[in-house]
Amino acid sequence: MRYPLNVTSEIGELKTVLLKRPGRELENLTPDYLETLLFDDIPFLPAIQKEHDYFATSLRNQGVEVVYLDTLLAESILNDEIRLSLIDEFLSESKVGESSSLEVIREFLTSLPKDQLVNKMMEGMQKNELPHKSKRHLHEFIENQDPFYLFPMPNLYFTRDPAAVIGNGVSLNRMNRTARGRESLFMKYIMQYHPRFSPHDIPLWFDRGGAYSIEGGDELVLSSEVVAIGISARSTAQAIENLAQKLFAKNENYQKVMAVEIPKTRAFMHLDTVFTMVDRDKFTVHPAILGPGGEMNIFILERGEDEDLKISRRANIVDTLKEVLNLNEVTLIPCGGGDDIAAAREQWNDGSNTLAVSPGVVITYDRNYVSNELLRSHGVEVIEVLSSELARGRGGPRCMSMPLYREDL
Ligand SMILES: NC(=O)NCCC[C@H](N)C(=O)O
Repeated sequence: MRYPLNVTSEIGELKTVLLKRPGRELENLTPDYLETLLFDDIPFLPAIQKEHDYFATSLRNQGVEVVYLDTLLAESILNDEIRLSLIDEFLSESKVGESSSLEVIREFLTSLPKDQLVNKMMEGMQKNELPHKSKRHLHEFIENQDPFYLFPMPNLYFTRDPAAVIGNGVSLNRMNRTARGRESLFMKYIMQYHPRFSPHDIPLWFDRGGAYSIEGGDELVLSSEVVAIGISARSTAQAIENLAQKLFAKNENYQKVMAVEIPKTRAFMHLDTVFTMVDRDKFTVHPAILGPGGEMNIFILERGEDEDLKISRRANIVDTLKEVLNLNEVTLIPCGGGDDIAAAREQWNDGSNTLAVSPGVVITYDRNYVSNELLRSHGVEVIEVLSSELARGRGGPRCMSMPLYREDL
């Protein structure tokens, strides 16, 4: 059986990718919960599904195998023991505290066939879904209380963030925001129990149980030797150091982790919202992350003496990329062509967030016409996908995809 994971670059020919089709979890978004649930507007479900299907078809047209999160999770529930342990971990992480409601919800979830169980966990559970007679707590009778027992998981279609394949292993991420905390639990069960993965001894470069957060939008596999990781609003310096230590200890190919500090703002939540790799020597960048002379805070982590890491500082992204990737030239392609307004507008709608399907061939949102034309003028082949509703969740094609297998360069 072929080993199921291989990602040694951002641009090697994409063979298998994990997606999540937006579902009824988006119908549980209301204006009061948009900020908590990390959305800027409520997408129209049939339209966002149509756009997502278009994205999946564009990938298949490039010869990519598309697998879906909910299908893999349902296929991982192989017996009652796995079902019960998934339900218990999920409920505990959902913070369903009141004991009697907890028992009723647990029984209800346990009674569902596996595909419905998976959907219910993902779409959330409103309080009014439980039979009236099972209400035992005062707050359950009060109409204007929090309407959910189980909060919906509308960010699931951003499969990039809860886990990332690096080389032959996985970073199973501890999410920074409560709204996304449970997402990596699903990936844990898939890696542990799905027949596609469970027969293999898959190394974990990061485990979700720790105190420090890291998210896949910050994890960029630049080569078979170098990983770039954003120090961002979502990923902490401590988590990056932990990951580097495990990666260096267990995978002799990896030599360097390049930690790149970016501003901690909503628009730039992850490194991949402002910087992606499109070809061996070409990268998109949002100009606003560069200082006046192009400077940045970059740190190179390498194996040091004994268990320690050697950490050294760099200030220029182009020079650092040339150094770590052994390149003579590196081209940065500015989002929005460098025009202040176009750059801000297109970055907000994920103009720097490209998904490479092979070197120099990328999928982007159609709305970012300035950035797309600029990519083409640099010799990059651009495959545009629909983006009116998908963009409302603040993520682009890279955010919406978790590569499981890419050919080596
Ligand atoms: N890699 C990414 O930048 N993912 C986009 C995540 C968007 C989601 N609404 C979030 O705020 O986490």
